[in-house]
Amino acid sequence: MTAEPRRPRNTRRSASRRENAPQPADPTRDVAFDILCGVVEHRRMLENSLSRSANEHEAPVRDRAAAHRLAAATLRHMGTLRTVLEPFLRKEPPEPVRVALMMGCAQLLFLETPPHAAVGTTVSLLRRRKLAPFAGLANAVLRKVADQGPALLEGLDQARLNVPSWLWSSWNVLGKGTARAIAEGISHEAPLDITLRPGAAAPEGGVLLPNGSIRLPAGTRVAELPGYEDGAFWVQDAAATLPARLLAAQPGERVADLCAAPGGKTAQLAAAGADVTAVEQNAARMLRLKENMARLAYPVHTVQDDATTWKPEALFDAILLDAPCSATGTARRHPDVLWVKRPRDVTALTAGQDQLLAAAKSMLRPGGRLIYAVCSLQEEEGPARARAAQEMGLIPSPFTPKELSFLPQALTPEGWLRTHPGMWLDEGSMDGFFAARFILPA
Ligand SMILES: C[S@@+](CC[C@H](N)C(=O)[O-])C[C@H]1O[C@@H](n2cnc3c(N)ncnc32)[C@H](O)[C@@H]1O
Repeated sequence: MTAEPRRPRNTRRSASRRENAPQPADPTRDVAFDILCGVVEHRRMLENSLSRSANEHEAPVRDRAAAHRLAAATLRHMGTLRTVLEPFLRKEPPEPVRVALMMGCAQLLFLETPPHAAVGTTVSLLRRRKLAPFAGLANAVLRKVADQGPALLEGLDQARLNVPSWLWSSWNVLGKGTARAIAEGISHEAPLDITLRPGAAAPEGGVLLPNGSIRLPAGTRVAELPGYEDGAFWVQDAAATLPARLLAAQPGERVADLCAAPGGKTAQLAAAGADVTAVEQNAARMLRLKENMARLAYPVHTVQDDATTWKPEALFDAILLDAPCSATGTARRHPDVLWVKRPRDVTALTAGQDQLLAAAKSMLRPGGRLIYAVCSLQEEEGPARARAAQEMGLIPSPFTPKELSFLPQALTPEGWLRTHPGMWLDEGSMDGFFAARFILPA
């Protein structure tokens, strides 16, 4: 019996059938992919593209949160992921393909996603996004990554790889070894810190920090905590509580909170019994501040206006100016900051900070006090602005060791506050803040 010759398989046709086959919906990875491409290709902050992408993919709330977590994990390890993938790529792939590979790789190496799921969903994602010609490459590369696993990370200086060079150099200006400590602090998902309303009880599982904040594990859903709806607390990183605390607002004092939304510091000032005016330019953010104050039942005056031009009817006893900045101090919550901001963005922001400082000075009564604060780690936005404030005629009023007895390492020789994510490493770190206090001469 002569064997029938085997019909050659039309491999090209079967591949194209596979490529055209409907791919399973996966809103989590679709949204994560979109927002990561926004960061990598267009330097767009995650939050700025999350809603649009989530609506496009009809992603339920749970998928939005999962997408944000996946994208954030990829960004937190981006330098490592690029380095790990390098030897497996003979040619530079288009950037969106690299993004999909990094997402897949992050799931394999850092998120404990089962290999078949990490590989399969990446291949499927590429097919859904008209990148099917790269599906084979993704399959091969990610399988190799899955096979070799954590061994691929051995010997890598991950801290250094995951921070752009310009930021690394600028953070070392804060002190020898500080850049490495900061990189360590931002390498994990941030816990959830809350500030309790005076007299309110801490939610179960919360840990009391030396500054009085309550710390809950990363991933805690704040709106589901008992007491949230009743205004028992508000969300605020431990470091973010310090500027308002150091203003030491007194009951009945007229205090302005300039650049106030979403209102964490406004709430602190109101809790101290001050007569607070919160000034915020952005309408959507002002709405959030008003909702927060309503939930907390703090009666504050709100002004939606540009603080550089707004004129109050009467001068203030004290002012908190939490100026818009590069926000590099918030990289553990917003790792996109690392890859979106550029040195020139920092330079551009300083002009606005000086305008706000001059405006704040004009709103202060003689003898009144001002705190200038930024959630930036950059010299230009912190110490350099404090020096600019002095040149404007504001008199420094240094913070004292007693005021910062619970965090002595944050007191600089000049009497400024400097926190960074390399502090409280064993407790889960903290955001980076700079603050300086001044008095307007009488
Ligand atoms: C760092 S955030 C403030 C955070 C806030 N202090 C808190 O603790 O919740 C800076 C805020 O300043 C606002 N902003 C920026 N420029 C402003 C201006 N010229 N006048 C008033 N608000 C401004 C931004 O919309 C943003 O909400």
